[in-house]
Amino acid sequence: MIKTFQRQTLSYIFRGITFRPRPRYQTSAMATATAAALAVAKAGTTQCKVVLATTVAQSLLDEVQTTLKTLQRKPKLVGFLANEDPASRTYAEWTGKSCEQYGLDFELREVDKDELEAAVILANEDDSVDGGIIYFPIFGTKQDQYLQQILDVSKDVEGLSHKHVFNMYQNIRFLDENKARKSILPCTPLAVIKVLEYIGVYNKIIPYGNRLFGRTVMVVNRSEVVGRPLAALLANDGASVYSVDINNIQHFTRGEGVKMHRHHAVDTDLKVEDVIHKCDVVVTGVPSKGYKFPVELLKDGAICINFSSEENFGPEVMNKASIYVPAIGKVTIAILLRNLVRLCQNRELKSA
Ligand SMILES: NC(=O)C1=CN([C@@H]2O[C@H](COP(=O)(O)OP(=O)(O)OC[C@H]3O[C@@H](n4cnc5c(N)ncnc54)[C@H](O)[C@@H]3O)[C@@H](O)[C@H]2O)C=CC1
Ligand SMILES: Nc1nc(=O)c2c([nH]1)NC[C@@H]1CN(c3ccc(C(=O)N[C@@H](CCC(=O)O)C(=O)O)cc3)C=[N+]21
Repeated sequence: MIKTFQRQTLSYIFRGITFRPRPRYQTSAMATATAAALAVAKAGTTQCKVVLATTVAQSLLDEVQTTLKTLQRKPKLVGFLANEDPASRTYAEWTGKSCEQYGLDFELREVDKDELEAAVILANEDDSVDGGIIYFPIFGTKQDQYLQQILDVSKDVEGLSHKHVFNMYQNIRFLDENKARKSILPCTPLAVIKVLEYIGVYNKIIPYGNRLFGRTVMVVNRSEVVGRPLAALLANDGASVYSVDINNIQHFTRGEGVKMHRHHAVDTDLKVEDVIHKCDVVVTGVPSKGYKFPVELLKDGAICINFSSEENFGPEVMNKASIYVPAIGKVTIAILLRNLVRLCQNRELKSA
């Protein structure tokens, strides 16, 4: 049954899997934003420090290289591109470049939306594939959540399958009782955390697991893939988190004195202007060109991080912020590669 199915699907799944050149209209808004921020910093008219994703990514990529040397074979990642989203293509292109640079195999499989499920099943059964990533959105409906669960948990580099998501929300860090195989965390939320560690928002004096105790963070985005997991992870580490979406603000904490084992979230009637003065860090991920965060409300010396493909902070952010991180994509990709080698480690531990 499977064999017939494979023969039928193979022919139309594996067609021209090469990168198309990036259309002109996509020329990188974020690259322009970053260049502008760097120019302002260089002009010396601001005390704001601009931190670049490449700088943060470096130590993660070094770690990937070290782990790679201990693996039995070269890992292979497969990307499934079934949408017309320019940000997805950019992400796939950057992933391909990074894999090449660091000696990992990357194959982009471009398929139609209705072929995606079959393509993912094929990769699940293929021992030469170590990890997979499906670029979202596909249908932009609940069907996307279904597709997310098709990818085998042992190949899920983004940590979006139910077991990983469950462990993340429950604050469980390993897949097994022996605590040998690490659970996979979603790439962009973890990238934001690595940025926060790098710039010293995580307080190393405090024990691991509580290092954000005393910090207040605003996250403007509550999607299931980035904003909500990010708010939960930050609260699990002890922060007080205001999670903002188009409808309301939720407050994520581990209770007074971080006494609870994991976060809990409550709906509030608060508005951004009610809480922004308390926020040490503001993380934005609004996917629209027209949106700009109200910089004038920021606490003086706040830390501002943008993960959206759009520029959510105007250049005036440099007059208020102590640290500005205009984009984090490169860190996301470093985490993706780190997750891939983790999956390979987990596989080797399981078969040992
Ligand atoms: N740099 C990276 O590593 C990554 C970047 N992205 C980018 O992040 C952005 C968001 O992606 P997703 O979370 O997948 O999008 P999404 O469309 O699923 O979610 C957007 C979120 O923003 C909120 N939102 C929209 N307008 C708002 C407003 N005016 N005020 C407050 N909240 C508002 C929505 O309520 C929702 O929670 C996109 O630009 C995407 O390309 C996504 C994943 C990784
Ligand atoms: N399953 C899934 N996971 C994702 O994480 C996901 C997705 N689907 N669909 C699309 C969005 C978009 N996204 C980006 C990640 C990095 C860059 C990136 O590397 N940006 C460069 C800039 C690129 C440029 O200069 O244009 C940077 O931030 O430095 C861009 C976009 C991930 N997404």
